[in-house]
Amino acid sequence: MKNIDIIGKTIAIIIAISYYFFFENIEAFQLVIFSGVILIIGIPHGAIDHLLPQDKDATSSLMVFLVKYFSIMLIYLYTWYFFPKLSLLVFLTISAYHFGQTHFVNHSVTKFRSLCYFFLGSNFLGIILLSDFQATEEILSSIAEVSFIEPFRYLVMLSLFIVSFSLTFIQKIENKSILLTEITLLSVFLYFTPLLLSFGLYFGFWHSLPSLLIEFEEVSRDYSKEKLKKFILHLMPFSIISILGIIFILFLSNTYLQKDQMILLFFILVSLISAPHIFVMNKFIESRKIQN
Ligand SMILES: CC1=C(/C=C/C(C)=C/C=C/C(C)=C/C=O)C(C)(C)CCC1
Repeated sequence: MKNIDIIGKTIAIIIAISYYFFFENIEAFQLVIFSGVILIIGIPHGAIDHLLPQDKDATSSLMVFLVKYFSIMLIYLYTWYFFPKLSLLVFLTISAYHFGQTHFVNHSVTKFRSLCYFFLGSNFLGIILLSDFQATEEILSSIAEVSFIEPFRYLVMLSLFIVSFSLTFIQKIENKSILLTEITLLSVFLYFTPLLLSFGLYFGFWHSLPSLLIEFEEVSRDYSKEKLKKFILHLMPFSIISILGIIFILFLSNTYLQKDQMILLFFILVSLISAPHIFVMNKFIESRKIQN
């Protein structure tokens, strides 16, 4: 399983290098990789939440699970409509926590756990969004004016890096130096990669693929071809529903919205499915650590 993780990260690095050598300034390349990774790995990693164990008193009924899941999505949709800036802030905050948590799925963080997850995720998300600031600004322009951040962006990136590095450094975890090296190299890698490509590669290969691997371990226990096939079949229904739903909404909006607004709408749709997923994964990842 560890091999798949390493193969995924190697593929991400090869894609980024080939971007610099062959496809720089070809926007279609970024868009193809971004959409491909999100459709093939990103969406499916959240499509098996209903099979992951929840806290002790959670009921096992799929119906109750779906009602809770959809209620969170509806409430969040409502807040996006009436309070877009607040919703964006909430999305960035919970995403940062969720992204950071994935880096510690196999480590027990004992000191300032939530802060450690939040700052590590903020470090990566911050670099992705702030290093290609113009692209971020254009996508966000219909809901928020963010140009005031521009003069501070290097200070913000550097501070987030120092805080997240220090919070990881003070933990008593195995292979800490490997993790710290990965944090440093990944930060540099994301800094030099343009927005959609860096988000797609980070989200696909440092977040979704590692999450899929622990989900597979949970659902299937050990590896066999049959189990992998069954796992992929389990991922299919909610992946297909989400992908078709997103494509349908984007298709309908295509005539009214410009490219950057379409990308923003895409992220808003992703945020709707991510909000309940982040809660489910938080319970799953933390309960998994207690058991191990
Ligand atoms: C990249 C990007 C954004 C942030 C996206 C985020 C934060 C995605 C999080 C996804 C999650 C948490 C998925 C679940 O697993 C903005 C600011 C919306 C617009 C500019 C480009």
